[in-house]
Amino acid sequence: FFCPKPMPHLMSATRGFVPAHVATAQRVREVSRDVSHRQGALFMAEQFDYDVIIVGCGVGGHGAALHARSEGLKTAVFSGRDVGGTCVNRGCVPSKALLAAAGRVREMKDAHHLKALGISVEGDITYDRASVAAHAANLANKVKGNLENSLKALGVDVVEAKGVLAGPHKVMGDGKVFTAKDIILAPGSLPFVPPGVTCDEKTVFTSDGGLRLERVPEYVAIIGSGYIGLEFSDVYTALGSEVTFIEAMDRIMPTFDPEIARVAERLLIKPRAIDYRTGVFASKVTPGIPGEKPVTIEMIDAKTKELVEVLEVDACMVATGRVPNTKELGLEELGVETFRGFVQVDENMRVLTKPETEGGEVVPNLYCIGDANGKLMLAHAASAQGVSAIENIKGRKHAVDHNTVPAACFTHPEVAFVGLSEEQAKAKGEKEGFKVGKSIGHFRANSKALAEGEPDGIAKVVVNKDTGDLLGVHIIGLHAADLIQECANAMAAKTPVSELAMMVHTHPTLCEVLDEAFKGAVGRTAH
Ligand SMILES: Cc1cc2nc3c(=O)[nH]c(=O)nc-3n(C[C@H](O)[C@H](O)[C@H](O)COP(=O)(O)OP(=O)(O)OC[C@H]3O[C@@H](n4cnc5c(N)ncnc54)[C@H](O)[C@@H]3O)c2cc1C
Ligand SMILES: NC(=O)c1ccc[n+]([C@@H]2O[C@H](COP(=O)([O-])OP(=O)(O)OC[C@H]3O[C@@H](n4cnc5c(N)ncnc54)[C@H](O)[C@@H]3O)[C@@H](O)[C@H]2O)c1
Repeated sequence: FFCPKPMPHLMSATRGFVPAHVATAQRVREVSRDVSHRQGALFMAEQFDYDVIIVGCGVGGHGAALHARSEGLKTAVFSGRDVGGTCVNRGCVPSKALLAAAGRVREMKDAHHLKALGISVEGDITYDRASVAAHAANLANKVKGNLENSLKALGVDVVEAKGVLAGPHKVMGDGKVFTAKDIILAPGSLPFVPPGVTCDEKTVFTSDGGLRLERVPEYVAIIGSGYIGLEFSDVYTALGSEVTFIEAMDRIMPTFDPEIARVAERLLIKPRAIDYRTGVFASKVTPGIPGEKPVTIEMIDAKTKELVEVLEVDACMVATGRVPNTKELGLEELGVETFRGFVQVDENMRVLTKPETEGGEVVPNLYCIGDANGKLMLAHAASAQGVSAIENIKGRKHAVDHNTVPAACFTHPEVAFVGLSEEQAKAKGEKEGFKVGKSIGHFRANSKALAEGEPDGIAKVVVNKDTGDLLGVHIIGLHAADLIQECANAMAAKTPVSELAMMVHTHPTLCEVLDEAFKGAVGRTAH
């Protein structure tokens, strides 16, 4: 995330400190805007302590704060003493640090792969668990520090307290009431622990406990085969654990495109010390005592609810999704009802009194971004929504197109996608009367992948055959998370596949896997 160097500041009579380059850009934009609207906004802003108050300083709140300052808005953030939130402290950042270390261990232990490249490693490959854990913790602290510095450098006031809504335009914290013309809620989410599961965060833990890597259990059960479960299975098996997945749905990786999930099973599950149960709930999980008493997991059939198996393991990770952290926000003060805890918003991130389908109405000057609104629980979506909320506050109507936001799972190899799965596209095609086509590019036919000795994987492009529009792209293979960006940009820019097939891709790169898929989608063959 962006961490600017301290910059010279300009003083603005009504809005506090504004960085020089930002002030210039702002003047240009303001001249082109409706003057009467601007004068109205200035008049309003002067009545409040701030133009905007943001409650929660995860990546969503931080993204909103940075954009607010670049727009010259006087901004305060309530951080609850947790700058960086889930992503930086308990999510994306430490998990990717563990994945990076574990990935190296896996690679260096793979004598067969190394030999193919002409490399041999003498002796055992070892790692120091505490040092791997420290790498993750140190990285999280460093990124958190970067975020804190960026807020300071841009002149955002950080209130360390938790913020609670105290009425329209009012947030209470530290026993004081702060006022702002607009308020953005960004309180994020917490791990979901299903009923019957007891977490001691030592032998039975969520990702919060797992990321501390206090031990590497010999045998670990992971409940849920979504993003968190998969990424942790990658870490644990690389570090020597055996894993059993317990998945409620009737197939492993149910949230991924089925064809990609099948390839993933071949690449990420079968060759590793992993087995799984599907169609079962973990109905009762009882913590153990390391080295003395195992963790017990009772599983019931997802349909009949009959007990089917009791598993004894050294540790159990609960990776069954996340719930919004919205209980103590004071939403009732503004007459806001949540849906399963999620704050309902319209496409402009404006808070609704209840779901739109039940006649929810916009609450003036109140926005909610990130995991707490449940639109898309990803870090970059949270921060994009923060930017979007500020655009709307500035009077420039904006909506994030969530259909073109990419997602990635950082296993080895990675899985990434954007847009609709093939199944979803077909269902849409049937409903709306268009034909769906697909085309696949292969890593095994790619020079760069072969040079790396990593020829496994595919990129699948799903298109509307009638219009040539890209409906979705799904990739499993080396650096899939980077490769997906080209496709997300193409979808956002509405570039038809006929044009993508004519674009020139660097040789030799992994991008040529996409080139092959784009060309295939219009009936051509790649070189
Ligand atoms: C293990 C794991 C790995 C992940 N990996 C990825 C990944 O690789 N890529 C990706 O895109 N996403 C990933 N995610 C998801 C990502 O972390 C979230 O989507 C993202 O953090 C959401 O950002 P947010 O700002 O909405 O909420 P959060 O990051 O949860 O931040 C909300 C903040 O608000 C604070 N807060 C709550 N209430 C108040 C209050 N009343 N006053 C003040 N502060 C308050 C919270 O303490 C927190 O600091 C991962 C999540 C987990 C758990
Ligand atoms: N790389 C990334 O972008 C990344 C990484 C980690 C987390 N995240 C975000 O964090 C969120 C949470 O991740 P997650 O993996 O916990 O959730 P998820 O929704 O991705 O997967 C949860 C899985 O658990 C299963 N499940 C739920 N209850 C169950 C039960 N009682 N017994 C057995 N199985 C059960 C579900 O069927 C599902 O497959 C995700 O929404 C994701 O957006 C993203």
